[in-house]
Amino acid sequence: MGSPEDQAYRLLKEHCHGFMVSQVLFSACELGVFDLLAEAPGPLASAEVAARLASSPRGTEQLLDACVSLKLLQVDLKPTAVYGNTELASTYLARTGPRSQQNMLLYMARTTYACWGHLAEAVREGRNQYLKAFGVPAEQLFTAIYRSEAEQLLFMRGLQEVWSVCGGSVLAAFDLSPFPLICDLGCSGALAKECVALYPACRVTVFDIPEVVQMAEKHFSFAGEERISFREGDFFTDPLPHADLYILARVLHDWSDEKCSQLLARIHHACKAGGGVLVIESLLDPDGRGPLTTQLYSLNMLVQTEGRERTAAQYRALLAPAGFPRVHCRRTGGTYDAVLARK
Ligand SMILES: C[S@@+](CC[C@H](N)C(=O)[O-])C[C@H]1O[C@@H](n2cnc3c(N)ncnc32)[C@H](O)[C@@H]1O
Repeated sequence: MGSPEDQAYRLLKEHCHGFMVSQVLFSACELGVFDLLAEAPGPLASAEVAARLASSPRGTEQLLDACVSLKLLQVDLKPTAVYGNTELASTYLARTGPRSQQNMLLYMARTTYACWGHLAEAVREGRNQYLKAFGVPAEQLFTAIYRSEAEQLLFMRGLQEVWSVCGGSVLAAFDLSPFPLICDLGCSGALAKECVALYPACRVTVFDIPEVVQMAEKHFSFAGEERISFREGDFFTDPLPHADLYILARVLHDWSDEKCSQLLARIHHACKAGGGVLVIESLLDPDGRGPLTTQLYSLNMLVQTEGRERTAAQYRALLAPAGFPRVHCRRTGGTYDAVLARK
């Protein structure tokens, strides 16, 4: 039986080691461990994994064993140790997994992690850390993320992957069938696909800056999706498409209250009578004391954007003055929640 001090010390160590756990996961993804094991005809010995990944036998064995303890891999010890993916890895970590999150993890490993290395400075200065992490001024929110075509594609794919897990629940949180014409603002099409699948009568216009729209049209398949169309533009300055419903998924959390108000006023101007806005975000508890995941996301907004995660009341305080007074919030029980506001 440990003393209360022992418990506190164990908790402290667990918190300290959090970044090591993330790095085991990120590195195994970067090296292609989960892809190799998914494509191999059976479990592999660590020497075989090392040979195929051109990595050191020593480092590979240590990484694989840590992955076993983290339940990312399973090991069969007899007659000699051979490793295979767990169900978690087959589903979420291998690139061929039905709900693969690999691009999101690689984006976090390369961009998010670099910014979090400067969290203390972000807290001190109250602004994102793109300048220190990537040499990009803090005001240019997406320049660091879109620093090369490969990184932009990684980010876009990573964002899309989340909707393969959470898209259904956020879009079903409210009945959206009264909104035949939907505009998804700031997005590259994944949520639109979920939307047309769920609401057979709706059409969706996907609106984003030109480089995102062009990349989406080049790399993502919309074959047979005649109800989805694309429009290029800057949602702060260009005319917005007319629609019955505007989806803002993980968009408001990027921006200051002032910019959110500007954007919502522009949406109100373009929105058809009786229309509305569906805000999809991870909601903080009313007192801001949780959930921890959302608090961490909010810090992530500090190191990466000019925004923050908000409570339902804070979204209401942005939506009502912009002309959307009837605000309803639904928690989905998952990572992302839904707020529907009617004009
Ligand atoms: C955090 S991402 C969210 C993407 C998507 N809605 C989702 O949840 O997966 C923010 C999106 O807003 C787009 N964006 C940023 N500034 C924009 C602007 N001024 N006009 C249009 N889109 C913009 C970005 O390119 C990006 O696709």
